[in-house]
Amino acid sequence: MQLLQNILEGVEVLDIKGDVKVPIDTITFDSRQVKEGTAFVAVRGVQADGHEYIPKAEEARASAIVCEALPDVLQQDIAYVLVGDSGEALGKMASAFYGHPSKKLNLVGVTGTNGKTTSVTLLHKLFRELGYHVGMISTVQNQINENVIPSTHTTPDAVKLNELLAQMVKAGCSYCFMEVSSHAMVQKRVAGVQFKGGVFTNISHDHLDYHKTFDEYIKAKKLFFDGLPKGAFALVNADDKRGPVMVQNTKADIHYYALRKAVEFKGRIIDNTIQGLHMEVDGHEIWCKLIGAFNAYNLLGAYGVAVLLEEDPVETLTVLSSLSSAAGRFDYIVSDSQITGIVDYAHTPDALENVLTTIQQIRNPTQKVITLVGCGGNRDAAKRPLMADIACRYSDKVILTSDNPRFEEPQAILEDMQKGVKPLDFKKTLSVLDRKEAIKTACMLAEPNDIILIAGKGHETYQEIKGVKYDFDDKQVLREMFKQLGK
Ligand SMILES: CC(=O)N[C@H]1[C@@H](OP(=O)(O)OP(=O)(O)OC[C@H]2O[C@@H](n3ccc(=O)[nH]c3=O)[C@H](O)[C@@H]2O)O[C@H](CO)[C@@H](O)[C@@H]1O[C@H](C)C(=O)N[C@@H](C)C(=O)N[C@H](CCC(=O)O)C(=O)O
Ligand SMILES: Nc1ncnc2c1ncn2[C@@H]1O[C@H](COP(=O)(O)OP(=O)(O)OP(=O)(O)O)[C@@H](O)[C@H]1O
Ligand SMILES: N[C@H](CCC[C@H](N)C(=O)O)C(=O)O
Ligand SMILES: [Mg+2]
Repeated sequence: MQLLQNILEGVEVLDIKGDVKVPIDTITFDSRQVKEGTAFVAVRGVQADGHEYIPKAEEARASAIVCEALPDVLQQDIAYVLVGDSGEALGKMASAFYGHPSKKLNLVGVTGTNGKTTSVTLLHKLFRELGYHVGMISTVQNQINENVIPSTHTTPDAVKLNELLAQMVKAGCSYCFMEVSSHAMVQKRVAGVQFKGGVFTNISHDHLDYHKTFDEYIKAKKLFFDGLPKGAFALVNADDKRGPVMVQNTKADIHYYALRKAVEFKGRIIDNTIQGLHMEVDGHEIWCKLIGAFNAYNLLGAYGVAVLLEEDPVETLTVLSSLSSAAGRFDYIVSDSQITGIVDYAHTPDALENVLTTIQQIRNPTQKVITLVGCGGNRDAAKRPLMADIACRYSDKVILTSDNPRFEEPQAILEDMQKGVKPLDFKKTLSVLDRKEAIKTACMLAEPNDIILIAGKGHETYQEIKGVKYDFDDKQVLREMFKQLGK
């Protein structure tokens, strides 16, 4: 329980009507969660405007209402707080309500189109091995040490986020590694959160359904670095051409990592095989279990973070060399007839190209590559033809299928993908709408020693169709099919 005036600390308040000393026991941005003692923050969203739900919050006897426009008629026993930006206010209020947990942790945020989950997972495992209590916030799952808390978003909303951070503080964590998505930046989910450091992995085509243009998408990611405080670190992939832009207005200390440039944290790939990566990092040779050049970046970024957090470089590299990747990231099984089935979360053109070029590098010339890929519904449609084209460019056979159609027609998504297939590639491309059937087809087409890539859903254990999440696990289905077909 807190007084309204205490949780408004740091919020730019334009006007207050009512009692600022009213006790508050919950904060929410959803009118359906309001009861007496709740502060309801009206946020303008994509589908709806929270301000339209103020009457509902009043009916449910909210104790305070925070908004960007006051209602015409005010209720006597409710405190109304007028602010310029409700999203920003929500973040700051949530931080104050939970006792500013981010200030009690060394919190490092990772942003970029690809590699966030892999990076925070590596960092979580690394700092656990180094003997610390550690939290993690990621697309796959949130964690407090080994305790798993299911995740619904890459970056949770401000209330959930601060609640999680407070639980980490309570559990004695001294570090937390979290993903910061571009949606989170635009929606101010991390407003009021204090970071010790930030990492930029890379930026490429994604989420243009939401951000509309690539420039806006870049700006959303850059906002994270603009907000880092003095004394924090910003660790940037210098091989990505947008790296310098990200940090041009940051107050944080800038550091770079790269495989292709001579910078502070410098790595080089010596060998890249199905057994893992052989690399040189800052003059030390290491063998890592992770596969693919893109993972050399993730490893190097994690190494840079640890060194910036004053860990011993050699000890850090020793632990990193023993770590495996996050679930559903280049996750593979080998069947009885030596068919390699790889499940990977590549759901952007860049990620798909990276995974497929890695497969090209590590396969032997007799192995055929069969790629199965779909694209999500109600998400960036411009990715669809590009991903189909990339699949064709690097594979001997391509099966186009469904991902999470959400509220779109699966057939229409498939047709968008088919538009990217060049006439010369028609004969190597099949379309099988049902994902399970598609996986079965891939297994039927595979001969001993071939490689099957199942892209797009990685760790996901469901398929989302018209608002319902049906059980579906690529790796499990693949295993089942190998068995059923005697492969
Ligand atoms: C597009 C998007 O990001 N939407 C997020 C957003 O919802 P919204 O803007 O659509 O909200 P809305 O439905 O318009 O409602 C506006 C406001 O009215 C309120 N409301 C609404 C109805 C009602 O009866 N009463 C009420 O008070 C809502 O609580 C909300 O505050 O704010 C919600 C609360 O924080 C999020 O749950 C929701 O995530 C949706 C489910 C989602 O799918 N988001 C994805 C795209 C996402 O965030 N992805 C990123 C990156 C993924 C990655 O690449 O890794 C992520 O961080 O997960
Ligand atoms: N550093 C990287 N550069 C490019 N591609 C990568 C990188 N790391 C991973 N990938 C590819 O991108 C996919 C997603 O990786 P990961 O889950 O780590 O990224 P993410 O940024 O967390 O994605 P999301 O935004 O969906 O949460 C992987 O399955 C792999 O195909
Ligand atoms: N977390 C990301 C990736 C989704 C991956 C893919 N399986 C899809 O459903 O589009 C998003 O919400 O855009
Ligand atoms: Mg992620």
